[in-house]
Amino acid sequence: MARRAPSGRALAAAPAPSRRLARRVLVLFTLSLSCSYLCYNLLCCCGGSAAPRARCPPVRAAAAKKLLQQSRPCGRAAPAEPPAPPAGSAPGAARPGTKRLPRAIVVGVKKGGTRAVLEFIRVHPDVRALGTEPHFFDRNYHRGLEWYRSLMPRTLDSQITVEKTPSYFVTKEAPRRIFNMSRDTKLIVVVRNPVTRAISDYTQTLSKKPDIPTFEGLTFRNRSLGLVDTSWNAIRIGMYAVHLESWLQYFPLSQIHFVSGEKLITDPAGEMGKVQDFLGIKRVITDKHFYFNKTKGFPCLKKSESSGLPRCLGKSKGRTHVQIDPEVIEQLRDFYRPYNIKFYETVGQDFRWE
Ligand SMILES: Nc1ncnc2c1ncn2[C@@H]1O[C@H](COP(=O)(O)OS(=O)(=O)O)[C@@H](OP(=O)(O)O)[C@H]1O
Repeated sequence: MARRAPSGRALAAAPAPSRRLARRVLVLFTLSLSCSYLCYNLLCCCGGSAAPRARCPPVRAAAAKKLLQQSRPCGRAAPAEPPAPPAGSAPGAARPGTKRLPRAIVVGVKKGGTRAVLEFIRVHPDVRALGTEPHFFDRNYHRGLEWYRSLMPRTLDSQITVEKTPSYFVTKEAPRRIFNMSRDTKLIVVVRNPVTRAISDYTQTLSKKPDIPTFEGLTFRNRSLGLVDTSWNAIRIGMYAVHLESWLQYFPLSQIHFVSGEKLITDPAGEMGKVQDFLGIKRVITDKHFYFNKTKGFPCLKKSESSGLPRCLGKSKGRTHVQIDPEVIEQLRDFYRPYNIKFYETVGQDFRWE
């Protein structure tokens, strides 16, 4: 008797062998379709969905090899965080480690040499650093700790997460907020002669806004009286002793490490040795990691963390400063002297800025 298909149509009363043959043909057809689709995806580097995509531009052999190594779909930007698992991670685990809140933060100071410290310390295998400045404890606090944690690189149990945001040092609420996250957070402050720092800061602003008043014009409330405008950020940031007071209300001095911005340039390995001691990690970063780049005029890394290639910091680090009247510089030295002395006394270190 003829069976009824769910649709209600009567199945043809075909003999059993021809039904089997029809099924085989159907299976073979489906298989060949799948194979063709697979081959198409392999041959065109634009993998992914079956939706039509733009064809890849022709690439030369070397470039093609690199593309294959990266195995990244064409036309897409590189992911912000390289997905390659670090050595020693479980095979097949695409993203090993856990996103953790930082155990150490480079909290300042702006134009002190904070980028250099971050780029140098992240070469250490026990350190993983967030490359961008999250500004969590000043501008983004309302986003919450989970947001902050989500920005962090993944770390293994043995690794320390580090971030840097130089504006924290002069943010009134930052010490309390960091303390509330973890009272054990290690703090790193890169300090530099406040007069040079102010000029560096001004040079940076001028590069973005060429129409701002002169350095002299912004520095003084009354130049002939030598009245310095402490409300101008470029001046205020360099009053280190004042800002440090806020941090010492929450953290003992032993939990704050001060890097000399000057020595960081003349002896990067020496300064980084002290940073590694402070973080409680082996002194892995040594003289061997640096070379002096004559064109840049600064020490550079022989092998960067990201590419393993020699790397100097970018153009915004090590700019030629604007020329400032020597008399103004002298007035500023006088202005900062008492703050500097207080700062040396508090931290127990003479930075020799006079
Ligand atoms: N190795 C190396 N290469 C280049 N630059 C170096 C280096 N070490 C320290 N510096 C000094 O770092 C100064 C910039 O400081 P920051 O990185 O803290 O600046 S920022 O606040 O993040 O904008 C920058 O200041 P300027 O020279 O005024 O541009 C440098 O003097």
